[in-house]
Amino acid sequence: MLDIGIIGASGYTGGELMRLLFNHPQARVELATSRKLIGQKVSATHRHLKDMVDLEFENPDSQEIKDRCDVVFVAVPHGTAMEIVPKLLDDKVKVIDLSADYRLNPDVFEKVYGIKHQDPRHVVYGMPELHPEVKHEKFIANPGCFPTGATLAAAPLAQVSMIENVVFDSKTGVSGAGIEPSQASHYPNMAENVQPYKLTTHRHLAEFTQELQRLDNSLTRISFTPHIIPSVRGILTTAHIFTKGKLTQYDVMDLYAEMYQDKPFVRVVDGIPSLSAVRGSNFCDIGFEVDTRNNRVVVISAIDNLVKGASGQAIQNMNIMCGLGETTGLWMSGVAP
Ligand SMILES: NC(=O)C1=CN([C@@H]2O[C@H](COP(=O)(O)OP(=O)(O)OC[C@H]3O[C@@H](n4cnc5c(N)ncnc54)[C@H](OP(=O)(O)O)[C@@H]3O)[C@@H](O)[C@H]2O)C=CC1
Ligand SMILES: CC(=O)N[C@@H](CCC(=O)OP(=O)(O)O)C(=O)O
Repeated sequence: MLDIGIIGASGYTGGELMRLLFNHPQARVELATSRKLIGQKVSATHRHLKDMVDLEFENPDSQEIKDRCDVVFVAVPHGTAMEIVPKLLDDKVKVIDLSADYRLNPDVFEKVYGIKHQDPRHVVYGMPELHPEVKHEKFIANPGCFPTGATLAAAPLAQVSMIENVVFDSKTGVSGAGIEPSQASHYPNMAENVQPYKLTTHRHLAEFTQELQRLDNSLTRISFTPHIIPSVRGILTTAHIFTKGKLTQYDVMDLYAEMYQDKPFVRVVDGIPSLSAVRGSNFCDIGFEVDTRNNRVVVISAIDNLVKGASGQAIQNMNIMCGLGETTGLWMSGVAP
């Protein structure tokens, strides 16, 4: 049985880690940290965990965390994980960081985030479908939520260098913004509305670019615009992929089926993916239609931002890093309808 520590357990991804780990047969949550809720019951904040997680929040020092845990998930805001992670790394403990701090080359990180990196190092990007080397690592950087759905949507066409230009248009649920309320999450602003934001400059563009250029280093035309929709969970991404030549529906199906044939959490679906079909699950559903007149493939991906976009993918990585079956504790459907 693996003893798990969660740093930042009072937040949304921390709560989701505990919900998912409750059903994991080979892991138990040993400690859940919070700075401001020390001594309070975890289930008073995460009410869905009542009678399932019998822990109180605590805030031990890093030596105690390492002594008590085999695996530590760091689920704190970007810019703060880099202060916590270096103190946790040693030969015994495996660390999975859910923040953006270690996903990019440190030089790129500093430019995109405008923060001086306190712990610059190269870390494997924890998207198991594209990075099988996760299995040899003791520390990995878990991907961002938008980059998960978007990268998986375009990877099969990038891998064969067929992309001339790709435009990602994503719709996200509000939980992507974390537990702290903001203008964007304020009910009158969010309900019955769609809020586009950071139209051309979202920080996740650097992550798609890094991952898609690993597959095709000539690909430079990558654009992204996110929108918040009045939904709690889920990201639906429409990728308009303009290709270098004509492709048929069969060509594209072959590429996607081949790339994802042994990837249990990517389902290539007939028709259009649905957020409801993945909500609560670790699946990324992908569907597409070829627009032959314009040499365009419209690819749709759907994920739950808190599961495949964060905590579920983090547990998938833990399973692989710890030599467990990749789907252990995660093999469950979405909650449709
Ligand atoms: N929400 C999402 O869909 C996704 C989030 N992520 C990333 O995962 C990380 C966690 O996200 P999420 O759970 O949504 O965030 P939340 O804001 O919901 O929770 C983060 C928690 O971290 C704790 N915290 C904040 N600052 C610090 C600090 N300086 N030191 C230690 N603990 C701190 C807070 O707990 P307390 O104040 O109680 O100590 C807070 O509850 C972020 O980096 C986020 O960008 C990644 C993919 C998807
Ligand atoms: C709705 C919303 O605000 N979403 C967040 C993305 C959340 C996320 O998961 O990104 P990181 O892990 O890189 O922080 C945003 O647009 O910044």
